[in-house]
Amino acid sequence: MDSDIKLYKKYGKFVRMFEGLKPVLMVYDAEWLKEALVKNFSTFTNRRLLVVGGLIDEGLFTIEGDHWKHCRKVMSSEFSSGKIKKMMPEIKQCINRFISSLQKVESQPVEIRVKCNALTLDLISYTAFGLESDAQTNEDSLFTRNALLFVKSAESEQCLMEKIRTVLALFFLVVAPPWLVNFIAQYFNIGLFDSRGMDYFEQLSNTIIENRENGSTGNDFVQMLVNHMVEAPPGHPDTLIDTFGSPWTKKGLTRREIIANAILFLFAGFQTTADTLFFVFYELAQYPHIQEKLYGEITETCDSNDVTPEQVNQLKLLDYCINETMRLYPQGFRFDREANQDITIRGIFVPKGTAITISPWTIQRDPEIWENPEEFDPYRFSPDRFTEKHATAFMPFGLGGRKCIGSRLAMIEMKLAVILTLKEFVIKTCADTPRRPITFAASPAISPEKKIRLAFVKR
Ligand code: HEM
Repeated sequence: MDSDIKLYKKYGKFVRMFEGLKPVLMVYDAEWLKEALVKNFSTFTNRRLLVVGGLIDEGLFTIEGDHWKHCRKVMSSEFSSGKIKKMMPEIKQCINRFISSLQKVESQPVEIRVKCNALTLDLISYTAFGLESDAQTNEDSLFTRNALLFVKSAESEQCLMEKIRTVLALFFLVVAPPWLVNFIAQYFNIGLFDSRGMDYFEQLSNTIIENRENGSTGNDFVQMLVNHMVEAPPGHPDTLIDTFGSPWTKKGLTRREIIANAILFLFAGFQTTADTLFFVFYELAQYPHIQEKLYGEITETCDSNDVTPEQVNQLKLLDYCINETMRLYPQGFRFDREANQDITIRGIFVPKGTAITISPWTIQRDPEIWENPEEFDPYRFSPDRFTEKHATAFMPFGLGGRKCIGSRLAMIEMKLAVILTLKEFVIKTCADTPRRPITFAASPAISPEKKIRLAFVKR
């Protein structure tokens, strides 16, 4: 993250480089990025090839072109506000379990990242798989163990063999042509994730789909995708192109695609939401006057515990606090696109095959755009201060047609979690809570170097 800032300071807004054989253009100019990724979306539809390994490679994050367009269209309808509203009772149940678990350790130092992890696992288990999990009551449950195995491997806490595989995967990703990367990854079963975690979730999804085919129903994403399930023509792979290279017409998603995306939702929605939420709690503990203002807004608008979506939408300061947290700690701190043809944008030539790398971490802390960028100042999002320039440079969920499909779900989950928690507790720092600015561990996620403990004191 800091290396991105250093590059920007040293070379300016456009930095050309090679990563192995791959030409890369690092762009720190938000206006340029908007023109490229939003206006010229058809040139920048795909991400740079990513070999995650296993079925998850067939999920929305990795697939390309028309195949991606088709799947995104089918899935987008399932992430609408209306559909998410229907999940609110289950979401509240998970958050109530979170509150109960905090009540048990009331006023004592709590390692808040661990609690938020358990909460979002519970949430994903309900919203994606329709399963009542024991993630918050049993840190050693099968679901939790496999989910942690799965995401921790991406955070590099792996066994030696897996570390070697990861290094190999990264090496091939950087130096080899795409067809070779795919071949090697499949042949040697190389991936960035622990395959045991992946296998567990593949089996779990399969069982859930079978149950749903046999008549049980649920109010979760697997069910919604099962409602769109189609058969692939026999012998044909699960893309829009058949084995002879001709397109076949399909309306929905195949079983493999449903499973790949259910697993992807777990990976894409778990740590991102948990870590944003824990940083919200951390910042509110550091700024008690903002926390009290927010508490005032919440009690004025939401008088009972049965908070409605309409009430949530009225909470402006809550919106500002979450946005400000995502500005400072964007969980997608780097993302990319690949140009599928030569293009010139605002005088910058981008040859076909170039990977455009974007660093929200740097752009959202750029002092040319944000006043006192390191400060937690939620009011910078109020309409009198938040201008077009800021809107263009604020990209915590990405940019253009390929931005995060789960942003609405994540926002409602985080908002409800903050509302229900603040109604119950005052969040305080403890003697050993690291002060701002936090230092981060060398990791592909935004992981604080030191454990962050906070105290939740009953109101
Ligand atoms: C605070 C929480 C979250 C953050 C900060 C976040 C951030 C992001 C970012 C930065 C991207 C890349 C966007 C781009 O390339 O322009 C992304 C993509 C994606 N996210 Fe999220 N995300 C969050 C929660 C979720 C949740 C809850 C889900 C699903 C349940 C989800 C599913 C996805 C998927 C499937 C993609 C790939 C979309 C595509 O390629 O069409 N995310 N997310």
